[in-house]
Amino acid sequence: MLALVFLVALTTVLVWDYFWRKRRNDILHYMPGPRGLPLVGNALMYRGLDAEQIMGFVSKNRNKYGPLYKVWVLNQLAVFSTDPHDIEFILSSQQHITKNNLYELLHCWLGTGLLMSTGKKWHSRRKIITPTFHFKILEQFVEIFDQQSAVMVGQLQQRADGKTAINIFSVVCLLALDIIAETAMGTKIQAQMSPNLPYVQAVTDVTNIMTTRFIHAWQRIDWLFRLVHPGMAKRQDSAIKVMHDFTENIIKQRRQALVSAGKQEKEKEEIKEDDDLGQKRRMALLDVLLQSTIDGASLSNDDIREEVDTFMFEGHDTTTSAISFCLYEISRHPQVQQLLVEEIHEVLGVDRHRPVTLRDLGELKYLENVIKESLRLHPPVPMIGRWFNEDVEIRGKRIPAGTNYTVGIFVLLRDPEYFESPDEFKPDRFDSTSPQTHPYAYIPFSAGPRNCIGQKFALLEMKSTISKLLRNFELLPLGPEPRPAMNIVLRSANGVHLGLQPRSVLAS
Ligand code: HEM
Repeated sequence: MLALVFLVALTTVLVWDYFWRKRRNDILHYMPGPRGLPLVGNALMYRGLDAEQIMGFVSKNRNKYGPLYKVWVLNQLAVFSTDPHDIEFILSSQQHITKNNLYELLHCWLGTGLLMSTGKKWHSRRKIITPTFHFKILEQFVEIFDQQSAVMVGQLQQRADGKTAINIFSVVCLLALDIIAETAMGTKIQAQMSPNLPYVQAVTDVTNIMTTRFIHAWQRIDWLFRLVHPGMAKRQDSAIKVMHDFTENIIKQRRQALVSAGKQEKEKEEIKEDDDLGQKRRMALLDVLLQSTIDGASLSNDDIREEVDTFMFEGHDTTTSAISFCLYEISRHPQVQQLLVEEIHEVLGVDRHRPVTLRDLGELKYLENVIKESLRLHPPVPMIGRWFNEDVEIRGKRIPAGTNYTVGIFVLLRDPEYFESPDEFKPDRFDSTSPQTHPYAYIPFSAGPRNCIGQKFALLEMKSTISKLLRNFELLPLGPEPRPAMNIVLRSANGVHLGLQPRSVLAS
């Protein structure tokens, strides 16, 4: 009897599963992809895969199935694309702006801030936040990049002995946190000087926990994660509370200051002296949000908090990865380093203490090519995704509603069809005289209306910190080679190592 009940239940589930997938499978009959099993789809392919293997795995699939293929992971349908023509169609559209389930994990920290929101909310927030990155505001941030990079140089002096291998990733992470806290919230958190402060510790804790949950797909199911790892879940919740309380406090203080000053309009244009340190007072992202209104109503503290938290996350993890891998490439390519030093010498002169300006950074053209090439080989965001809630036709190919559309940025950036000798580090391919590739083949910052709003900010921050290090140190090829791993952003399983040696004369 029991066996019969089981058989009936199993048959019912199998029939339900068949019909649940049928429409989507019928529409995608033309698309290659691995053969799936009932119920689990292709989930077994992912068995035992760790973060280090993901990139190799998706590259292998691309070679086997081509630039557009489908995969079922349990009951979720994913279509992977690495064809820049198709990607252009999706990313340039105003319609396909809803993110897929890759991002859900971040919800408890970031809410529905700019990265995660969709529809009307995303449109209105994007409109408000865009002016934050006006060059007038970025110009003020350059000073912060320079000052915080000087702190990093000071911290590294004693380790710059020409023989110690330094894991530069963790050093850069604290620098990036200091920079984003000061630019986004207008607050110095002193991460580099005091890495054990509760807020700094909380950001590090949550980023690490999210990373673990990202790798072990089942941990992304919240109730299961809480059931199996109650200790980790508790640590995550309390760290998120520390961050939320911290951000909320700052929002309250700055709102209060604006109200009591009673001169919001004046504040918008004015950059006045700071009372305590005698430094210039700058507009932070937070100030723009405090002064913004949607349909006549100002944003609530909660609304603002999710945006500030989004910037704190997007603005530090990505740049940490980008700067670290770029420094690594420079340390392994002495000729590139030599050309960089010559350019820095020419643009900034030999006085390594002279602060840099926005205009200086604009003139570091070769450095820009080096950064672009490093972002190509080591894209901090290796994949992005969209959710299709209706059927979509991409250049004659129909993709059904209920699909997670995934853009394989990492694979695309090493596609030999668009980049000659794709695994080689060749900054000259970005020289203005070199032939250009398809514009949607090079998308480390994504593209279209939902591209990275912080792209200019990130490039300036990178130029500023990398040039600062090169003005002070020679980068040496010391330590183990990195083992790239996809952990929400691109990291390295064993850190990113290099050696430093004081640069006595900044000359060729
Ligand atoms: C090298 C560093 C960076 C890289 C490679 C990068 C890359 C990206 C990519 C690929 C996206 C698109 C994500 C998607 O479609 O799901 C994105 C979005 C975003 N980035 Fe960045 N990012 C970087 C730095 C920054 C910085 C410094 C900030 C803030 C200061 C920032 C803020 C954002 C925000 C808020 C979004 C969401 C934009 C929207 O959906 O409207 N990013 N970034």
